Amino acid sequence: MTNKRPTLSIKPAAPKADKAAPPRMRASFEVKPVLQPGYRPDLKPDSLALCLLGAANAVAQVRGGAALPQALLTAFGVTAAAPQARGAIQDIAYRTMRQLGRSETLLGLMTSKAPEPPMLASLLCCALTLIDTPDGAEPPYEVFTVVDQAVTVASSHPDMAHAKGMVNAVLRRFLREREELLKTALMQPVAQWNYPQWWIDAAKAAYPGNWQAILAAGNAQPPLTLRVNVRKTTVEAYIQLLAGAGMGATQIGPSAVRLDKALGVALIPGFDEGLASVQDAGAQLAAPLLDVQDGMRVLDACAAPGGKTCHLLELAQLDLTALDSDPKRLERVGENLERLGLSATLKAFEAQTSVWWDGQQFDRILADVPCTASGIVRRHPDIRWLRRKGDALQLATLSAKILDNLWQMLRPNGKLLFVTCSLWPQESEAQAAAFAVRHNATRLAAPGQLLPTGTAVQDHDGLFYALFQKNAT
Ligand SMILES: C[S@@+](CC[C@H](N)C(=O)[O-])C[C@H]1O[C@@H](n2cnc3c(N)ncnc32)[C@H](O)[C@@H]1O
Repeated sequence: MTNKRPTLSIKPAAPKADKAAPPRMRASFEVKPVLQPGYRPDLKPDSLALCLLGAANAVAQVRGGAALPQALLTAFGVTAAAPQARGAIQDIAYRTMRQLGRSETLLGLMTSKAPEPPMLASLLCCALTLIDTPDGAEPPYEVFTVVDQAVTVASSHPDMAHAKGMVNAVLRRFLREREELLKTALMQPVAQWNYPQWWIDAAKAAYPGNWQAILAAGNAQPPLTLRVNVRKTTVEAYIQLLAGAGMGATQIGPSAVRLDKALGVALIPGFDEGLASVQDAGAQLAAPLLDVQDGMRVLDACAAPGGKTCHLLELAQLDLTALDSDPKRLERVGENLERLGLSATLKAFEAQTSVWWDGQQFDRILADVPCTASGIVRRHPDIRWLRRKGDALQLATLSAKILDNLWQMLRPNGKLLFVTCSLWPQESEAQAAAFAVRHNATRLAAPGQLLPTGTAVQDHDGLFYALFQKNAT
């Protein structure tokens, strides 16, 4: 982070061209400004301009390959944003992710070449998202304020000051020619659906009858769903507690309660005391499927951040090992266990290896394997822009190794639950079918592929469940 004015890097003149070489078209030296994405302009701390800058910084990082939550942390640092501004930055960045196909297509129609540097394109996409609300929805900010504040951002930043006129012209052109521009843009599937073309093609191939509903569900705002800790309270009593705090809620699963309005965890009644945890209603199906009983030896093989680990321990007194390859993420399992007053043995190892195993078999194994996370895009709208077409196959190869390794650790008649939060069959049903054949495993009743949905009574992410039993002989 720096407040310094821009610096210039001067490349030395190229050696004299010999007669045969084509003539150089540039001057004898090249002057290129050194980009300063971390530059902190002097913007008012409570201004929309500061929030647009933060969001643009985060969106540009995602376009460079960073995950949005990490990108936002960097953007908060770059802007020195106060908590309220952080909320607005996050909101603008998430909205922009959900509408990026549309905004980038519009930008392509209004510019002759990609705006440089990438943060300029991201600033324009963030501003377009705020003034181009689909289906006649009320814009979150007054549109001309957005234009004015986007121009303020560009003028105040050394990487974008050259383009302040362009920012103004593009945004005003959109407001003038909105109908025509949208008509042309929305002919492109990427603009219509806000997913990369390969993702749209993959959804069509896997779900020819309902791919549109699946893509639309991934663009919806996710609800805040809680898992009530049945060790400490009941769903009815907890809903009453919420009502007493003026919060409306609906039961949408055996222990799942959806809040009418999302809020920060600090404001969730009884959260610190462990009465409830944040967990999608679909993810809450995992622990009950494993049918755990007191005293069982259980392995949660890809455990972090520990949502399913904690749910298992809420259902029975278990000797549970929580394994994850990422020690940092494993720390979050520890934090969640502590808040809920539960305990487990935590091990940071890869589940496709056995070095961490003491040779004693488990009664139950949960294998919530790494996957493309294509079923949870409504919560993580950046995922669609980060994944590549070949990722599903690559991750399926790793998870096959994990499943094969874990099978030897399961006792005869024991159960292994294979879970993914993917929509792609090669990671889910095809994987489960091949696994059953390889190991002559019995498949027990389980939901299979759950598609993402958001109705009054059913509201969950896209997940896949296959339950296997090991034959005794
Ligand atoms: C889908 S998440 C698990 C979510 C978790 N079960 C829950 O409900 O909170 C997958 C986890 O697998 C971990 N992981 C990735 N590769 C792994 C490997 N080779 N061995 C073990 N864990 C791995 C990731 O760090 C990640 O935490």
